[in-house]
Amino acid sequence: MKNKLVIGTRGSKLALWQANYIAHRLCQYHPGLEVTIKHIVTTGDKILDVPLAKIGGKGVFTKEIELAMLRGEIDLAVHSLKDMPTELPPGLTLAAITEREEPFDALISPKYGTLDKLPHGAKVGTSSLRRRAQLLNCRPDLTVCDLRGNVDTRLRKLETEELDAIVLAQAGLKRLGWDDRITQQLPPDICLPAVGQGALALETRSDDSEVLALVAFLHDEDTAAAVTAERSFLNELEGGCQVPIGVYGRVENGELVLDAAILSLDGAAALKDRICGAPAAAEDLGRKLAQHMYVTGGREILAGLFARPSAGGGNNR
Ligand SMILES: NCc1[nH]cc(CCC(=O)O)c1CC(=O)O
Repeated sequence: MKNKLVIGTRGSKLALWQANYIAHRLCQYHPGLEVTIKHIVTTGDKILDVPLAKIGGKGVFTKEIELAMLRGEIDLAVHSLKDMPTELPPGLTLAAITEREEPFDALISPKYGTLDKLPHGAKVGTSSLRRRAQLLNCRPDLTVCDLRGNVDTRLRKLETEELDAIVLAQAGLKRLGWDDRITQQLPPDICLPAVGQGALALETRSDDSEVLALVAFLHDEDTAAAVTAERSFLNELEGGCQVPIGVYGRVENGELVLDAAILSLDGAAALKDRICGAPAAAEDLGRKLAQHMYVTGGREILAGLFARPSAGGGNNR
């Protein structure tokens, strides 16, 4: 069995927290295992002033890490699952999906607190098309402003760019110790999360049976079933990257429940639906819900999005 393992990660504070967390869990579980962490700069880290939708979509936060793994420079990659494309490069596999942290988004508005208390036309920062559309769906009067950068940068911009509120994932805020800043958790009936939000994905070479065995204890079945359904849903709708889609799966009393929303960019059109079934059928359930929503109005909403490619300017998640 291996006694040394190299984890590759982006260098952002959140990515490092996540890699260190996994390193810590591994060392605790396998005494004697030596884990080192290697920082890798990704395209998404290099290009900070361009909206993600314009960099060219898939895998901007994962590609360089995956190449390092295929070259054998690292053994394991720790990613936020929501930043991973739904299809992996040949030769790589998801070795484990960790138990999900809070999957929802949070509003931070020191001045007003909650979404319904924001004044007419208030400025809310987010670069995610999904968050933008859902915010506008319940508050069409809001002014949604672009907000990129890592979690700390976005918190700073709340003040420096005189925003009335920003929206971030609860999971990231919690990991970095900023959850005391949250003034409202956005419930799923207001804002469905991104595919995989809150879960960590451990990626390795498909043929590396040693690493697969070492990380197996970190795998969480219920989270895996939930995110498998979510990823299958997104994948069926064309692996859609720059689309305002929210989706939330969870296992409740042994049953998988999957909620999804497809929205127009301005949030005026919002199609919501739900499917339930056996966790073992996760992939099938995601695909079925996507197919059903496609023929019950989703097709028209998606056609509207692709007809206006320049209307975007954010990332999907
Ligand atoms: N897109 C960046 C990103 N990737 C993962 C998280 C949060 C942590 C998670 O979802 O696990 C964030 C920050 C955010 O969206 O607020």
